[in-house]
Amino acid sequence: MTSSPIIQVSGLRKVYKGSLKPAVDQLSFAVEEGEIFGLLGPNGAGKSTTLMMLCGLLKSDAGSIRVFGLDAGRSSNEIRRRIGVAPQEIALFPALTAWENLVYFCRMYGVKGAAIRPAVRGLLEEFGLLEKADVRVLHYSGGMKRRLNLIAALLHRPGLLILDEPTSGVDVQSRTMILDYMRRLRDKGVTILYSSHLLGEAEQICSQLAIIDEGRLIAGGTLSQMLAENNESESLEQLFLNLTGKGIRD
Ligand SMILES: Nc1ncnc2c1ncn2[C@@H]1O[C@H](COP(=O)(O)OP(=O)(O)OP(=O)(O)O)[C@@H](O)[C@H]1O
Repeated sequence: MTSSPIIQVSGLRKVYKGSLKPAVDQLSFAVEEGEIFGLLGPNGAGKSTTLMMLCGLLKSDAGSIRVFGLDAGRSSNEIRRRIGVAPQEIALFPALTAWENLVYFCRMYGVKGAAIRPAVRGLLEEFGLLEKADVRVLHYSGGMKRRLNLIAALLHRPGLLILDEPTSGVDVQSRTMILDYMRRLRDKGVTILYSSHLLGEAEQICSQLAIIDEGRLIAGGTLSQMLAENNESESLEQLFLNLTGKGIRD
């Protein structure tokens, strides 16, 4: 017997108020347990809109989303408790220290009492930020903020992580640390859905990929499946350009 996917998206559609064109349209894909699934697409393709609907932060206009087998429309609170979300825009309080930020996120995610200190301390240590725990986030570098943004999503040890461009704007050292951590989580059975512009990175860590453009799925599967279906392409970057074109996007 095969297990059902952790995320099942079917016929998803979203049109923003005042917009004539859907941001997401007829989008369907499934994410299996324990895999790193990469959602790729050019600027404005609909990646963040899709991830926000999955997290219950945005309502869809049509289609269905099931997460852990639960309907995202009806069980959004329960789903939110069981997932960790690191948004594209850094979601931290700049005037608070890293420690204070993480205590806040612990409470938000239901980590309470004596469990707070080891959760915060352990993750700060793993991400090389323990010595800077009492520094206000406004003094953090881009890479440090990105790592802290990710820690905030991990405090309650979620079984599913949704990461919107988790390595955006960081140096090679922070990127390597974040990607290694993602691999280690995957090896422990955590499922990760992530979006990125960095095709080389996605190629390295994802077992499944979906390329979307103008809100629609234009290719999906493993990299070798997608390359086999598009025999003019020899790499993910070539395939991506062949499918999405070379025109500049807004
Ligand atoms: N709040 C909003 N109101 C109106 N239109 C929006 C809003 N947010 C996004 N859009 C539009 O919806 C489309 C999809 O945007 P979205 O941010 O989901 O794309 P993306 O793939 O995440 O892009 P990027 O890679 O640049 O982050 C774009 O045309 C964008 O301009």
